[in-house]
Amino acid sequence: MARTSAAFPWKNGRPPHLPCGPGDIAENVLTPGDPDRVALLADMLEDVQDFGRKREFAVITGSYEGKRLTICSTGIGGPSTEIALVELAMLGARRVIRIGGMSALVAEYTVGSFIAVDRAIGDTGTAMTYRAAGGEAKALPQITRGLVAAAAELGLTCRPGMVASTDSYYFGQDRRYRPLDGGADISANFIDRFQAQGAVGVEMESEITLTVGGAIGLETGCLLGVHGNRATDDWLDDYEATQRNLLRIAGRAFSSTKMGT
Ligand SMILES: O=P(O)(O)O[C@H]1O[C@H](CO)[C@@H](O)[C@H]1O
Ligand SMILES: O=c1cc[nH]c(=O)[nH]1
Repeated sequence: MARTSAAFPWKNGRPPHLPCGPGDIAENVLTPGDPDRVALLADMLEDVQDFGRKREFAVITGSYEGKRLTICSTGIGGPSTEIALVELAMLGARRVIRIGGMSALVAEYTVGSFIAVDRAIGDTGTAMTYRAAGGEAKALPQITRGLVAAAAELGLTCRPGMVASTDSYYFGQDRRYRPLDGGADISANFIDRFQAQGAVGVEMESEITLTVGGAIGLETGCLLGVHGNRATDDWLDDYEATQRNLLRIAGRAFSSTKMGT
């Protein structure tokens, strides 16, 4: 039996993490964080092939407005997002748009609206690792413009903007740790600092998607739905409609001739 290489543990063209093989992945890919959103969005595609799920990675390929499209979840944060992007690229992905949720840092960016990320900050560990390979946390401008234009065509509010990505949902986003015994409240004013740097939102995968994607030659962008607003403390309890609109906007942008083949 052929020996598996530790340096490259793929077998018969199949990667160690994504539940897919040669020919399964479209050139255009959407990457939500949550694997359940892959199932949620499946009924919006035609001719769907469901490749199942391994760990946090659920993958389907189908077509949307006549174009072949893969949806692959990344899980939360940097390390699993890097694995998804590298394995997707090696299976044939060329263009990846992260679709997901964020909390806005500006009162006017109300829950249910959308941001097309043009740049991300945050110094997440995975992004810092990939800076050594030349990655930069910038979206391809045609993708950001395509997303804004597609949203306008659909009558939805989508603004371009810079977001901050964090490696931590609680401390790193100034969410209070509330110990049962009423002990110390820890906070480091990360949100104030992100606002001062000009970020309009906070989430956990955009900096990684743009930096890793750039370093390995993918065309990348990120489209985020405003699930919460830290300036007004609003929170969207039911974000199914927002998630479906993320696919409508990004799918329409992929169909646009201005955004590549
Ligand atoms: O809506 P998704 O894509 O899951 O993304 C956001 O939600 C998760 C935190 O609840 C993080 O992954 C964050 O980036
Ligand atoms: O507040 C939020 C909302 C979505 N995703 C995050 O990481 N933080």
